[in-house]
Amino acid sequence: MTDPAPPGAVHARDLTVRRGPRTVLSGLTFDVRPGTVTGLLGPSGGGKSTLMRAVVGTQAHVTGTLDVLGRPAGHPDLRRRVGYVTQAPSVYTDLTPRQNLDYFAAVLGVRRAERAGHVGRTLADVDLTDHADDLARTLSGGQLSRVSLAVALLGRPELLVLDEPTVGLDPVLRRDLWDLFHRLAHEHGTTLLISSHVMDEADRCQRLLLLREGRLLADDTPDALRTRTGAGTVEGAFLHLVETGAAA
Ligand SMILES: Nc1ncnc2c1ncn2[C@@H]1O[C@H](COP(=O)(O)OP(=O)(O)OP(=O)(O)O)[C@@H](O)[C@H]1O
Repeated sequence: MTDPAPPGAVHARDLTVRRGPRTVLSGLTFDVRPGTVTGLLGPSGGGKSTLMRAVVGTQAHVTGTLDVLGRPAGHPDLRRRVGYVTQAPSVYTDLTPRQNLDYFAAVLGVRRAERAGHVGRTLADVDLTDHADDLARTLSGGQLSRVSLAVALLGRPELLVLDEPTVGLDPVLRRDLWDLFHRLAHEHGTTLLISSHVMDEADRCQRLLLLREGRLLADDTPDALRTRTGAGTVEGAFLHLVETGAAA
């Protein structure tokens, strides 16, 4: 007997979010497959951060269905299973990256004997070994955001939600981070939902959710999007979909 298909890592049906008098997400229906790298793309203000907050359970006024790893978004059981990195780095700037990670590893219950090794490997994953013992307040913006990412990686979350993780990074670091994201998906089965307003990052994703003005324009692979619209690039496909007013 074959096992039933695993539930979507994220399962949204008619997901709507109102903020004040405005509807900022309108009836979104999509699934994010487990163990994949899904890009959430679209112009600034389109609702990417709002959707990510809904997925991690910190957004108010969410209606419709939103299940995460088989539980309603925000369920207490998900606290350790979902990692979330916001655009604003959330680290203690009067500690070093190593001290930050050691502290958060202790909070997560990593045993003292294993902590130093686990912290060292996580710092290496985000390419911060050389700055591990510098005070965080002396780090660049890109370095600080990688400390935040490392904190989220510590607990080996099954779903990692990353809000614009590559903003402000040079091309080499951007490439290295995307390599890390794919390693997490392939080697650990981690599901990654990554937002970006940079369309040229689309090809690094296995699947794309294109969001504009709170509506889902497309839910497809980069190749399928280009083929479907006859565009040479995902940016071209996006513009085509905007112009034709196509619904996902
Ligand atoms: N507190 C709020 N009250 C009402 N509307 C809000 C509030 N915060 C944000 N919005 C609106 O919700 C919409 C979606 O915002 P959101 O931050 O999710 O977009 P985004 O795609 O993540 O943009 P960016 O890439 O600039 O972060 C925007 O039009 C914004 O003006």
